[in-house]
Amino acid sequence: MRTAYSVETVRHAEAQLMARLPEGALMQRAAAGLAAACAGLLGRVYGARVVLLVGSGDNGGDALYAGARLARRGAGVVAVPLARDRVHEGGLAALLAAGGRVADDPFEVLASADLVLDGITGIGGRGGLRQDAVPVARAARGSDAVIVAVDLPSGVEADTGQVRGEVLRADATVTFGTYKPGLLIDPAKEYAGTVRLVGIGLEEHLPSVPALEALQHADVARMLPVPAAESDKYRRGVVGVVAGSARYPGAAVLCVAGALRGGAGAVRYVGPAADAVIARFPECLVHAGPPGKAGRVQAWAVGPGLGDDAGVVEEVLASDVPVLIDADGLRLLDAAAVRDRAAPTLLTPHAGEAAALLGVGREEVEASRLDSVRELAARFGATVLLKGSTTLVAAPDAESSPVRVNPMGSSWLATAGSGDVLSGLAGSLLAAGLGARDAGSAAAYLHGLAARHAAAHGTPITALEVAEALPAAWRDVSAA
Ligand SMILES: NC(=O)C1=CN([C@@H]2O[C@H](COP(=O)(O)OP(=O)(O)OC[C@H]3O[C@@H](n4cnc5c(N)ncnc54)[C@H](O)[C@@H]3O)[C@@H](O)[C@H]2O)[C@@H](O)CC1
Ligand SMILES: Nc1ncnc2c1ncn2[C@@H]1O[C@H](COP(=O)(O)OP(=O)(O)O)[C@@H](O)[C@H]1O
Ligand SMILES: [K+]
Repeated sequence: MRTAYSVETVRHAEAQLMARLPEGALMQRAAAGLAAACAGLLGRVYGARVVLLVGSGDNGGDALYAGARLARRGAGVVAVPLARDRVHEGGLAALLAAGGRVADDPFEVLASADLVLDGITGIGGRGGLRQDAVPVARAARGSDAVIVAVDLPSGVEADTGQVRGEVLRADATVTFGTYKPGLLIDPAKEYAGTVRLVGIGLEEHLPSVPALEALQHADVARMLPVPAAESDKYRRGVVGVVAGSARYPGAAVLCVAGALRGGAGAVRYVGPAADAVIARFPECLVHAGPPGKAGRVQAWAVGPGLGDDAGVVEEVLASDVPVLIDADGLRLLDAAAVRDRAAPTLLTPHAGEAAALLGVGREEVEASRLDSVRELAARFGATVLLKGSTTLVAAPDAESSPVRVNPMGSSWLATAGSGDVLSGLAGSLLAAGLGARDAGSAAAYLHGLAARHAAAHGTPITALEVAEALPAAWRDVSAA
């Protein structure tokens, strides 16, 4: 599990750690890790041309001390202080003592740099880059240099992943002590490049519940259901799929395709697209009547391609088993019925659907994914999986359940019907006994990994191919 902590928590942990260390020791640890990472990127340090963009805080201090280390190894290091009267003094003295210098003309040195260290702002930055930093940042980006962000790309919001103005896009980010949410969530994540975490001893001072967590193979492997020796299809769980309509029969087929690969012992399809489902998947049980008459299930997935049948959504919500609501189901649901449920509910909106549920514009959700998913989970008293370039899963008990961010995506997933596969898959995991947060985040992970398999040759993929690649994803994860 990778974890991210808020700025407030990081500062608190830093204060505790600093109280036990000699003055400046923490910054030296950060600078040492940063210099080592830069050396790795440069290959050959001796003779390399390194430019430091130095803001007025400790982020600039890190850059200066790292620059001093590179200068001692023979790099030509030049500092560009953004506010001449407010530069980390110790850092500047160290750089000058190591043979570095301050630039006369920032644009001239940037034009021929091999590597630029962005130490303009870290966790102390607010809003996008200030106007005076913008021309220098643009010149850096316009050069051929590798850009390495110190702790965070300057200009992003560390706690939320929002971008409120100009940001200096990095090729790599070296972050200290812990990931920050902004390094894992779009749009900020897009500016970070490859992220490397450098330990500075902060770990033991961080609380057990982070702000954000990202699953890895082994975490997902622990969640995946494996049938016991005496298991049967009912004990493994039956998932009911309520999807598709005369107009959208394909959504039913895709949702069932995901559900069949999600670990439930049986998939029961309920709705008007039974013929299309059976033609493709003879192993699926089908029922044309209402969900309540379809037979027992351990979880429902309702909504993809449903059209306007609000009655079935109401009926499923009235059941006492876990329910996943997607697509049309999100439009048709009664919010009070969701809030009143005793069994878990998992909502899986994309940004447009989330915006409609919140009564805001789609852009607002895309710009502030973390706040949006938290707000939805709180409002509906449900677990919410917000889909898109960064998929987030938030549970209603925010204090004890950090938001999960899915690290395993592929932009090839932006193809019609792939969301239907995801909801079937997550519904199947719910039926197999996973909690809503685990079912949603494990499903997003497998779905993203399956998409990477399907798109391995760099070609466009279809939603059905994503479903067909789920066993390969499951295998990868289980092998971990
Ligand atoms: N506190 C610690 O113990 C450690 C801190 N470290 C470094 O210190 C950083 C935090 O340092 P600070 O708290 O001094 O804050 P920063 O250096 O991140 O930024 C604050 C400074 O940037 C200016 N600023 C704010 N918003 C700006 C904007 N939009 N455009 C341009 N300038 C802006 C402010 O006037 C302020 O002087 C971390 O990100 C990390 O790099 C590391 O050395 C590890 C140890
Ligand atoms: N740019 C992107 N990068 C990664 N994944 C994406 C991107 N855009 C969409 N996705 C994923 O693709 C799926 C699309 O689902 P959805 O929007 O419901 O489409 P549909 O309704 O056509 O099935 C979701 O799993 C979503 O997270
Ligand atoms: K920075």
